[in-house]
Amino acid sequence: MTLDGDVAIVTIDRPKALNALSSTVLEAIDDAFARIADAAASIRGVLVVGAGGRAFVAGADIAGMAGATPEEGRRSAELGHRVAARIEACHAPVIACVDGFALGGGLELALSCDFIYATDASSFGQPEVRLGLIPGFGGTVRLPRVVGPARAKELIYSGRRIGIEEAVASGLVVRRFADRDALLAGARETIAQVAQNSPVAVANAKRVLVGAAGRSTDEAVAIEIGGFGEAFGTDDMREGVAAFLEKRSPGFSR
Ligand SMILES: CCCCCCCCCCCCC/C=C/C(=O)SCCNC(=O)CCNC(=O)[C@H](O)C(C)(C)COP(=O)(O)OP(=O)(O)OC[C@H]1O[C@@H](n2cnc3c(N)ncnc32)[C@H](O)[C@@H]1OP(=O)(O)O
Repeated sequence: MTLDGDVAIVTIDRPKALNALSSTVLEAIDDAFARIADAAASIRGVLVVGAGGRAFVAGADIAGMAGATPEEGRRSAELGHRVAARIEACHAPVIACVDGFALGGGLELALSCDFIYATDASSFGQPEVRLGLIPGFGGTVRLPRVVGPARAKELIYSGRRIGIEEAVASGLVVRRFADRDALLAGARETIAQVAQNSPVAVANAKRVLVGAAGRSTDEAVAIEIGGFGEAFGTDDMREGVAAFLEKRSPGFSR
């Protein structure tokens, strides 16, 4: 994890295995986000990227699964879910910057981020069924929320890979870019826009959006009402309203 101003960059750096997620890699991602939480006041956004230029993450570590017992499989999935929960609990927006393969646990890692930006060279899939597995890092939970239950079922049952055109059309990818440099510049531009807003309000909005995901309408509405009420108790809300009425730029908390 490196810091570039108020942007944290988490790089999955195991290019010889197309950044496959071993338990060690997952624990390192968890540690990176724990450090980001400790430095929350100085970080306005997080980019998650894959090293090597061919893959974001090509999945969980298949070599590491050979001979694993059901209990070991359950434990590795639990580890994957702990990492996803840590990412969703991050105070700042987390952008999955995909350049290349995002498959299996790699797509699930991207789905635990707030949204996905990707290059034209990227491809996405949940090919677990080709290994006799199923998604185990949240794919059956988060993919339907993004692309809809029917398309999620088709992708998970077929295990097929989709390219950038279909990924954008399905809503899986929010913005596409010609290459990695444009992708990272675009992601930084988004974080710069976020950084102009109240950090308290952005964190509040993320907490409400994540907390309401998958809930019934009544439960989700109650979570939103709670978050909206909390906003009225913040200095940033008082500053934001005052700045508008005084026709000046707000000076939000850091
Ligand atoms: C009990 C212990 C578990 C340990 C893991 C813990 C973490 C788990 C968290 C919970 C997650 C559970 C749910 C998720 C499950 C999965 O993700 S299953 C895996 C899904 N992914 C795939 O099936 C993709 C596999 N890869 C490929 O199909 C191809 O590599 C490719 C992406 C299409 C690229 O093909 P090609 O360009 O021909 O390159 P290759 O030669 O195949 O690959 C280059 C080298 O990278 C290695 N590699 C690629 N993917 C993985 C992988 N997922 N795991 C391990 N290694 C991988 C590949 O073997 C090559 O290595 P070398 O042969 O040494 O060069």
